[in-house]
Amino acid sequence: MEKPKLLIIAGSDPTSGAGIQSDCLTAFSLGVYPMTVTTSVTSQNDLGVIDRFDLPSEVIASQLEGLLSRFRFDAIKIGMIGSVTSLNTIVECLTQYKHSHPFILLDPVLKASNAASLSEQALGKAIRQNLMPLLSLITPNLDEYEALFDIVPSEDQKNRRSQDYLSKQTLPSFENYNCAILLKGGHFTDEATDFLIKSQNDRPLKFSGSRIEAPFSHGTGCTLSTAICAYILRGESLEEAIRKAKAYLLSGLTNPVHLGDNYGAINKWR
Ligand SMILES: Nc1ncnc2c1ncn2[C@@H]1O[C@H](COP(=O)(O)OP(=O)(O)OP(=O)(O)O)[C@@H](O)[C@H]1O
Ligand SMILES: Cc1ncc(CO)c(N)n1
Repeated sequence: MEKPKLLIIAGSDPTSGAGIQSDCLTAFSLGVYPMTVTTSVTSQNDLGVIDRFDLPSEVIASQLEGLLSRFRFDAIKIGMIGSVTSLNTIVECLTQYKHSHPFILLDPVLKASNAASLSEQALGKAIRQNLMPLLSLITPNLDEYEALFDIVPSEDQKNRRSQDYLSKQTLPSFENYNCAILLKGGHFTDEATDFLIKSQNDRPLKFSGSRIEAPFSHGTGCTLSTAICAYILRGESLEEAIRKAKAYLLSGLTNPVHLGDNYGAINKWR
């Protein structure tokens, strides 16, 4: 049996709602074989993040070198990185082993709803300077987008944060990057519409999504980004992969798995 392989570089979430465990479930349910490199071990439960233990550089490098020296990956998903040191280790290894143009996606974990403690302060700047040149797609949420690209919205835009948020003032300058940006709209106040920004000259492409009353939304970013990689591996174009990944996420949000009194996860069974 042949299956496409996805390399997942991310942190561990013991609840399996986000992080490596959730990424493996997503990949598996979409017919893709996951191989993983753990950057950080976190403790989390239904109340949020308790602790974060970034793995030493040599542990991350050893996992990466073990896989990259023996297997070829057409897509790589990077999630939680944790520290600038870990980021630089990842950049070094990927640069050393980069074969002809794999699709590399970064879902930055800087300002997630419960992720205040999931990254070092300086990580955003290091992503922009050191990792972005290797990426095909970056998928920030609204806060991460503003932090990563030094975007200062007007007071009006800040208050409304609605899907007509994007304007000349809120588009990044693309001088140094070749990668596309998917601005995720989960934190807009109206629709959950996402925008694909490819360059300053192309109009952002809109991926409309009605907001549903989701009782559990932990891990939406991880699920969407891994599903995009899976659909890319299955031969879809970037636009089609995003469309299908959003549909996959929405169906899992609508029918969640109940795991505790007030906690549940996005349904990955199909
Ligand atoms: N209530 C909702 N209804 C429909 N789609 C949603 C909802 N909330 C988030 N989404 C979608 O989920 C995806 C992830 O977006 P979001 O902005 O929540 O990412 P995030 O903040 O990185 O997620 P996480 O909570 O995992 O850190 C986007 O495609 C967004 O449109
Ligand atoms: C390990 C990990 N990665 C990502 C997120 C973001 O949801 C999380 N909570 N935990």
